[in-house]
Formats: sequence, structure tokens, C-alpha cells
Amino acid sequence: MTILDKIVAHKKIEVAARKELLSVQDLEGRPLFDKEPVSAKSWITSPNRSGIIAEFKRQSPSKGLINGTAKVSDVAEGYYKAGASAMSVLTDQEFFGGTVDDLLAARSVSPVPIIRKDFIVDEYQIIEAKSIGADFILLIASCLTPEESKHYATLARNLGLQILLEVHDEQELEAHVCDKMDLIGVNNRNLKTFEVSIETSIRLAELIPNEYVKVSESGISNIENIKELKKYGYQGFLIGENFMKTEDPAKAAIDFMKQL
Ligand SMILES: O=C(O)c1ccccc1NCC(=O)[C@H](O)[C@H](O)COP(=O)(O)O
Repeated sequence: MTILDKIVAHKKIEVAARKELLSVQDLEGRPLFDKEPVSAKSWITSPNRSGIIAEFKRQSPSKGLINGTAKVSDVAEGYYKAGASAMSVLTDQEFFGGTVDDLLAARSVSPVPIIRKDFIVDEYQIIEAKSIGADFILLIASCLTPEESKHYATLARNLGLQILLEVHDEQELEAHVCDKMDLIGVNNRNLKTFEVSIETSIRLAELIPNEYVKVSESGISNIENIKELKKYGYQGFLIGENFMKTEDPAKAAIDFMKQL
């Protein structure tokens, strides 16, 4: 069983329990459900921002504990001031130590588009994402069939949310891309070995149709990585650990983005 199989199996149980606690009607009644989403595509491609999607991540299966003390609202405020184009908030508790409350806290202080970073395996999670003020969602091709990807992307679109489709290889890209997606993310982390290589983004770049914003995810740790990825048409850069492993992720983001 791979780590992704474990996460997905756990997620299905978790979502079933969440549904018992709060119905879809309850989610639709939350005040943030009616908030107009901010366009991640516009912010990521804006010449006035950095293209960086800065992530709040306390822990991960590959690294264990990364940061047990940072306060999400401080980090969210700092990422915005640093020039981040978007923020990624892990809401998975079991494997990443995140919660939906983290996203709510980030939302309360930051105007940048926020992605609910989770393992979406049920419509409920997309409606929940809208109800906590997220602007875009992640669909991970390795967790879904192509039909599920399209179905969930259509639902998200109908709610006004944009969609970042994450792929790891050519096969996933070919099978899952559809006209409901907005951004295509190539994850540089091999989820079987946890090795990271930006060569994965470079290899897949020319296969991503031009109408999608290209995002490179994971293992980005310096400005040279970004300069290199830009040559291949990448406009979005998802960075988590490089900021979160420091005592002050907001300061790390400010120092990093100053160099761009
Ligand atoms: O990070 C992991 O260990 C991991 C394991 C299994 C599934 C997903 C995982 N990571 C999620 C991510 O996509 C990263 O948090 C994100 O791309 C940022 O990566 P990094 O800058 O390397 O922290």
C-alpha cells in the first residue's frame, strides 16, 4: 500500500464522519459560502506578484514535523506582504497536522487566493472548501479516475472555484486534463520514494497545453530553481517546506521573494 493509498483510505472514513456532523445544507448556510472567489489564475500571472503559492504545512509524511510553533495568521499575513500570489493551506489533519480552522484563520487576514490543499475524494469536500472561503481547490490525478477529476472540476467550477490539477507523469496528464481545469501542477515529489526533482516539471512542460497556467510543485528551494522553471513556461511555484522549516516562515518568504 502506497502512502497515497493510505491517505485516500483514511480520507474516505474522515469525510463520512464529517458529513454526520455537518450536512451540505449546513455548509451552504455558512457566511463565507457566498463570498465571491478570487481568481488564482489572475493573481499567479500578475506581473505585480511573485507567482509563488506559499504553503502553510506543519508536518508531512516525507519529513515528519516541519514546524510545530508557527501561527497560521502571522504566516498568512507575512506571505501576503512578501508578495505571494496565492497561499496553500493543508487542511488534512491525520498526515499533515492541518485543519479547516487553519484555512479560516488565513482567510481572515489575507486577500490572496487560497487553495484548500487536501485529498479530494468526495463532492462534500468541495462544498466545504467553498464554505470556509477557499478560492481554488486541488485535484490530485493519482487519487482519482479521469471521470472523477472531470466531475469534481465541474462541481468546483459551478461553485465559482478554480481548479489546480496535480499530475506526476505523462499518463496522468493525458488522462485527466479537461477544459474544466484552470491550472496544471506538476508535482516534483515522487510519492513512492519521496525523492524530489524539478526535472519532472521540465520534462512535462511542453505537454501542458498553453491555455492552462503551469505550476511547479515541491522541492523548490532557491531562486535558481524558479529562473530555470520560468524558461519552460512555469508561472506558478508551490513552496512549502523551504519557508515552513524556518522559525519565522513569513520572514523566510519575504527574504526569498526580495531576490526575485
Ligand atoms: O510532502 C509530502 O510528504 C507529501 C506526501 C504525500 C502526499 C503529498 C505530499 N506533499 C504535498 C505537497 O504537494 C507539498 O506540500 C507541496 O507541493 C509543497 O512541497 P514542498 O515545497 O517540498 O514542501
